[in-house]
Amino acid sequence: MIQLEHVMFAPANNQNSAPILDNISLTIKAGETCILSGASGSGKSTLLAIIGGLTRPCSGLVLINQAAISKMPDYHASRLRQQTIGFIFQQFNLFDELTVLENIRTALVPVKDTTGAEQRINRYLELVSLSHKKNAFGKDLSGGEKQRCAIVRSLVNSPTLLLADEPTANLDRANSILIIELLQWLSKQGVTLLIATHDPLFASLMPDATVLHIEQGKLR
Ligand SMILES: Nc1ncnc2c1ncn2[C@@H]1O[C@H](COP(=O)(O)OP(=O)(O)OP(=O)(O)O)[C@@H](O)[C@H]1O
Repeated sequence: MIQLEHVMFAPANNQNSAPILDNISLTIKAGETCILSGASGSGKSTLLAIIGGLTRPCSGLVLINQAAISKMPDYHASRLRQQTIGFIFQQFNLFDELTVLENIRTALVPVKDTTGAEQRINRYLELVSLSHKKNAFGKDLSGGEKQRCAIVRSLVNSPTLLLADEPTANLDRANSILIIELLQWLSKQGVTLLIATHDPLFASLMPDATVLHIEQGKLR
């Protein structure tokens, strides 16, 4: 499902500093769950952005289902993303002036066939205990509520690959467990999961996950 070959990334304005991602090669099989661990600043978010085609590597290749997302024109990369990939961003990327439902529905805007989307939204809102906040504005949500809203938005298009950046960073233990259980359920449905996290709960509750460790831009 995911294949990286010799991926390098350094910021465009400072090619002489140490690379942010240094010669990363990896394979993640369809249906596999991977936990990406590493200290703050080690390159986890950058790696997720490169796998999702949001950032282009300086060199190397990224394949999603054998399609070279790292080499595609933006239009094709965003089509592949819509059809295949769900993102949970560390900063949520919600709109303050939209309600929870409206924020979630933004993921449907570029999609032609939205059959079943409303049922999925309601189901996921219930699973993350957020149904009661459907009509609350983004700006009025707590950090944890924003996180859960962003998680539902990432799932409405039924992605087969979910890239999650610190999905429990703003949650208390009970809500973290709820999210991990949701991810476990997605995994059982065959969704491939790549989860960047510092949260030790993942390793203890997902003992079958593959753990990848990144240190200063290198996989160890
Ligand atoms: N476009 C960029 N230009 C310059 N530096 C960047 C760029 N993107 C990332 N960095 C730097 O690369 C390093 C890795 O950042 P990244 O956000 O990938 O780390 P992380 O492991 O996700 O950290 P955290 O756990 O704190 O979110 C950091 O030092 C960051 O400042």
